[in-house]
Amino acid sequence: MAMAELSAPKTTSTFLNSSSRLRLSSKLHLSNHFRHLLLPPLHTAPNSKFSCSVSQNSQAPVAVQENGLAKTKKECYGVFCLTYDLKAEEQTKSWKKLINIAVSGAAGMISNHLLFKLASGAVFGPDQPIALKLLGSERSIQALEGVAMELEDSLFPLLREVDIGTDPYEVFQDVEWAILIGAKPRGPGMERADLLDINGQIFAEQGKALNKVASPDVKVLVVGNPCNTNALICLKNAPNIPAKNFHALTRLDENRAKCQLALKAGVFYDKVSNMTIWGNHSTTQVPDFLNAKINGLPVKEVITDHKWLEEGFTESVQKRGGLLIQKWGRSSAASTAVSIVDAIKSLVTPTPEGDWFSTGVYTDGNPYGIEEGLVFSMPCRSKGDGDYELVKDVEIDDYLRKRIAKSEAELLAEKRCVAHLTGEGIAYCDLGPVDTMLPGEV
Ligand SMILES: NC(=O)C1=CN([C@@H]2O[C@H](COP(=O)(O)OP(=O)(O)OC[C@H]3O[C@@H](n4cnc5c(N)ncnc54)[C@H](OP(=O)(O)O)[C@@H]3O)[C@@H](O)[C@H]2O)C=CC1
Ligand SMILES: O=C([O-])CC(=O)C(=O)O
Repeated sequence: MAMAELSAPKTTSTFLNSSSRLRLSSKLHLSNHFRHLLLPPLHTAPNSKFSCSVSQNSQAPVAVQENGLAKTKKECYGVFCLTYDLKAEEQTKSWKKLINIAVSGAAGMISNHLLFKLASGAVFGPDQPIALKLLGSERSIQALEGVAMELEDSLFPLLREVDIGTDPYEVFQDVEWAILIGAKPRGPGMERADLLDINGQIFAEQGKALNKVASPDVKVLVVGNPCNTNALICLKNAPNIPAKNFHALTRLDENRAKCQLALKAGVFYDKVSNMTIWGNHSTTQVPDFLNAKINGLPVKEVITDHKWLEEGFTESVQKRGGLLIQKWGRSSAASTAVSIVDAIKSLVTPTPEGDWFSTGVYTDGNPYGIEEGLVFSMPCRSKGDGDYELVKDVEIDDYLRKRIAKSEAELLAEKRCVAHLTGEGIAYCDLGPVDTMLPGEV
């Protein structure tokens, strides 16, 4: 991990409130609700007051000089007093090109864990500088400034820019990754169909914005629930972006399943591999113990209590989120952030030989007979280039087939319910009383 020792220039400014510490970006269209933090360079020019040490193959962007001194802004404070020339940085050969990452719901609980992992280099690596583009709302704009201040105070060498804003058409400009977390939680007495509609509108708008302003190869990870159908809405509203680039987060379910199997088998959880979550991130999800392995052996050979696998294990994974809410009084945030890290790392690092990971992906062309046009969790592998391939030869027995069909039926019902948001006609909501729930709703 790159380390930095920062000695911030003294400021004569008396404006020490949070707004004065936020710098406006000159390269972006500005609005009252779009603010830009430009973080200090990793190495600075000899005359600057910063001294940093970073990984060997990293080279610093060039601090803008004026009369041999690093240029400062009168109204700035602390580390934000230095200006540097991003164009010069782009020309630097040995420094990886900055990547732009958007996070929505950035003032929420999951983000509060995630952003600091992203900024630390734990996700994209210790030689990958990043810019964070944080999307909030009128509700959260103050809180978002607080988040940005904490990011400043963390002195992450790899974190080069922080933008905050409320307009997805501004915040998503040129982003290469979009992690969509912000969504309305289901309140008491609220129908699931209402939730699908309210959140669906958020994801329809964000899909349109990504389509218009994001990098054409942006990778999108939808976390906000109901995440599979929200991801479907998002991709249907972004026809210029390959549908394959959209994911719904089911990695938390995979991690939960691995943990339960490890506990039962009395092994450490790194011994569990090939764990597929099939279907919806809901209580119909199917944690696949048929194809999972412990120490390279089929789970059913290691855990001979097959009744537990079919009932206890399956239900414990499906309802883990609910149990956690009972204990914690709020839904999983830290472990969700960790699972987002895992999900992204699985796309940017090669999958270990013989293994796979689970992610909710668009079903077109799948070999398992799952209805096309859904976002469905399936086993995938990656070469580490941000893309993935489905694993195509996973065995499905009658037990799995029946349960997978139930999750598929649920997703089809959700899809009918949001047809008005996917451009597929008039919505028809037939989510019945046995309609399944988010993991956290049980
Ligand atoms: N897929 C998965 O595995 C998991 C998914 N989740 C889901 O992630 C989402 C975020 O969880 P978490 O960070 O804990 O939630 P928080 O309540 O802490 O934050 C959610 C954010 O959503 C935004 N939001 C958007 N629209 C609304 C609205 N209409 N009303 C209220 N808030 C809104 C708010 O930000 P702002 O005001 O800035 O828009 C808020 O900060 C939830 O949908 C949750 O169900 C949670 C755990 C696991
Ligand atoms: O239901 C929720 O909001 C939380 C959730 O998705 C989970 O814990 O898996």
